[in-house]
Amino acid sequence: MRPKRLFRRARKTRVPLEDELPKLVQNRWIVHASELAETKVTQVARRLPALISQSLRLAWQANRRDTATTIGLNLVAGVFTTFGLLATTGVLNALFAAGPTPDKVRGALPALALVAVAYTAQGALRTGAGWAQARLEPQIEQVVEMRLYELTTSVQLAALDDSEFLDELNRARSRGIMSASSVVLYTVDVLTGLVGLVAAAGALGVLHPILLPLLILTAVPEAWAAMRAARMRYNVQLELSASRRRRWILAELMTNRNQAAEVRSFTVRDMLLGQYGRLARNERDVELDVTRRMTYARAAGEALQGVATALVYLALGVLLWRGVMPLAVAGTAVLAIRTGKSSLANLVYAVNRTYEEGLYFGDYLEFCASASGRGPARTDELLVPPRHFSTIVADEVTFTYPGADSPALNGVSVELRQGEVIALVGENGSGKTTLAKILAGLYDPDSGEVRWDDVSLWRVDPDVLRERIAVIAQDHTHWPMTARQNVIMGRPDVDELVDLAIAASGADEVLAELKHGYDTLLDKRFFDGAELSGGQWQRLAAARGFYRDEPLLICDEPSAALDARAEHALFERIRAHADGRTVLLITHRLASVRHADRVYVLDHGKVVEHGTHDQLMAADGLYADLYGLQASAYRTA
Ligand SMILES: Nc1ncnc2c1ncn2[C@@H]1O[C@H](COP(=O)(O)OP(=O)(O)OP(=O)(O)O)[C@@H](O)[C@H]1O
Repeated sequence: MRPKRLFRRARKTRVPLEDELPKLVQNRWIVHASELAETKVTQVARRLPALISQSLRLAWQANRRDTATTIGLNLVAGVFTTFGLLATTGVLNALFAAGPTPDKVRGALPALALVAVAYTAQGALRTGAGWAQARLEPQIEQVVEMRLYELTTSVQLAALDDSEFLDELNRARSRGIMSASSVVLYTVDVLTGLVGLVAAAGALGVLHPILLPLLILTAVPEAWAAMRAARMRYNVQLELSASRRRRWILAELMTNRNQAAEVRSFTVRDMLLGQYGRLARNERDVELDVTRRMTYARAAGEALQGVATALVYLALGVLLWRGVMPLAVAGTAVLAIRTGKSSLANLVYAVNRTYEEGLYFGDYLEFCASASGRGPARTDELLVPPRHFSTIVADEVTFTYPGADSPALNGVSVELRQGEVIALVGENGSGKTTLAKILAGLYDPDSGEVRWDDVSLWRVDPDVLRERIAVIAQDHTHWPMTARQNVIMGRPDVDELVDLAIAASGADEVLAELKHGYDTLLDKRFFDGAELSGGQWQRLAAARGFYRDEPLLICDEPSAALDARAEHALFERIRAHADGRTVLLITHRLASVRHADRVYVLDHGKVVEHGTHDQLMAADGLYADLYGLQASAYRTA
C-alpha cells in the first residue's frame, strides 16, 4: 500500500521541454527535494526533536548568550501573552457590568493598565528575542564555514581523490552551509510558535476548558491551508528545477569569459539564445498556470476557514445563550483563539522549513563526521625529518587511488641521494607523479614505506616534512596574488633572493613587461590585474620552487609550456640547483634527462629499468625505445 502523504500532492506541473532534452544528473538538491515532496507527518514529527537539539547545539556553539537570550525572552513573552489575555477578561468584565458607561470605563482602567503592561512587555521581549535571533545568523555562518574549510584543508590528499567524499563535500558546500543558519532560525521560530500556542491554549484553559477544542477547530483549516499552499509552491519549484539548471548551464556559456571566444568562432550564439528563450518561455507558462491553481487553493482554504470560524462563533453563541460562559469570557476567548491560530500557522510553516533545511544541514553534519575521520594519520610521537638527509628511499611502495581498479604504483623501490638529479621517466599514466607525491609525503602508501635516512614518513610530522620540500608542479596554481607573492608564497620576503629565483626561472623577462613589475596582481578580477600566458605562469612556478630553497626539489614536467630557449635555461638551472640539494625530475623531454645522475623508468606502476642514460641506452629497453623515438623526430626534421 502506498504511504499516505502529508497532504495530497499538487497536480504535477507539466514541463513539456523536459521530455525532449537530454536527462540531467540528479544532484542532491533534487534528491532531497523529492524526498520532501513525499514526506509524511509522522516522519517530520520523528525527526524534529533530533533536529531541534542539533541546531540548538550549533547555536550554543556560535554564541551562548544570544542563544539563551532568544529562547529565554521568547518563553517569558509567552507568559505575558497569557497574562495579557487573562487581563483582557477583567477589562471586558468591567465594561459588560451594569451601570453608567463612564463608571464602567473607570472600573475597567486597572485591568486595562495590566493589559497595556502585558502587551508592551510582550512586544519588547519579542523584539529583544528577534534581535538575538538575527544576531545568531552571521555567527552561525562563520562557525560552520570555518569548520568546513578547516576540514577541507586538513584532510588527507587521498580523500579528495575519492568521488564519494567529493560528493559529500559538494553537498555540504553548496546547500549544507547555507542551511545551517536557516535551520537554527526556523528552530527558534518553531519554539516561538509553540510558546504562542501554549500561551493561547493556557489562557483558554483557564477561562473555560471547552474553549480548547474550539481553538483546534479554527486553527486546523488555517494550518491545512498554510501547509497546502507551501507544498504547492514547493512542488512547482521542484518541477521547474531541471529547466532552471539547464538555463543556468546556458547562461554560464553565454556569459563566461573562457567560452566567449568559442561562442563567437563557432557562431553558436543563435542556438544558445534560442534554447534559453524556449526554456524561459516554458517556465513562464508553468509559473502562470501554477499561480492560477494556487489562487484557487487559497480561495478554498479561505472558504474552509470561514466555515470553521462561523462554527466557532456559533458554538460560542450557544454557550452564551445557555449561560455556560459569561460574555466577557467569550470576548477574551475570541482574542485568544485568534492569537493561537496565528501561532499555529507560524508553527506549521516553521516546522516545514526546519525539516526541509534539516535535510541539507544533515549533509553538512555528515561531511564533517566523514572529514574528521580522514585527517592526517598522526601517531602519538611525531618525529622531525632530517634537515640534511643523505638518502631518501621508497621501499616496495604500493598505492591505489580511492575507487581505482588497479594500483597506480605496484612494489616500487627507488633511492635518491643527496646532491643527485634523479629523473623519473615513463609513458603517460605510468605513475611518475604519484611516486613523487608519495616521496613528498602527500599520499601515504598502502604498503611499503618511504624513509628519509632512517626516519619513516609514517612517523614524521607532515607539516614539517612539507616545509623541507620545494615543488615545481605540473598542474601549478595560478595564485590570485601579486607576482612577488606568487614567488615567496608565505616565506619571508628577501629582495635579493626573490631577484635570484625570478632570474633563474626566466620569469624576469615576464615581469619586466608588467605595469607594476613584481607587484602586479596576476588576476584579471583585480583592478589593474594582468593575465599571463601558460609558459609565463610556468616560469613563475619555477621561480617559486627555486625560492623555496629546500633540500629536496621536485620538478614535475617543469618545462611543458616553455619555449625552447626557456626550457634549455631551466634545465641548466635545475642541474646547478642540485649542488648540495636533491632534485627529482619528471619530464618527457628525454634530451634533458641525459644529464641526470640516474634515471628510473616506470611502466604501469612498476620500475622496469634503472641506471644512467648511457647504461639505459646500452640496455636497449623501454628508455632507449622512447629516446630513439624523440631523437628520430628531430633527425627527420
Ligand atoms: N587523482 C587520481 N584519482 C584516481 N586515479 C588517478 C589519479 N591521479 C592519477 N591517477 C591514475 O594513476 C595512474 C598514474 O597516474 P600519474 O599521474 O602518476 O601518471 P604519470 O606517469 O605522472 O602520467 P603523465 O605522464 O601523464 O603525467 C594513472 O592510471 C592515472 O589514471
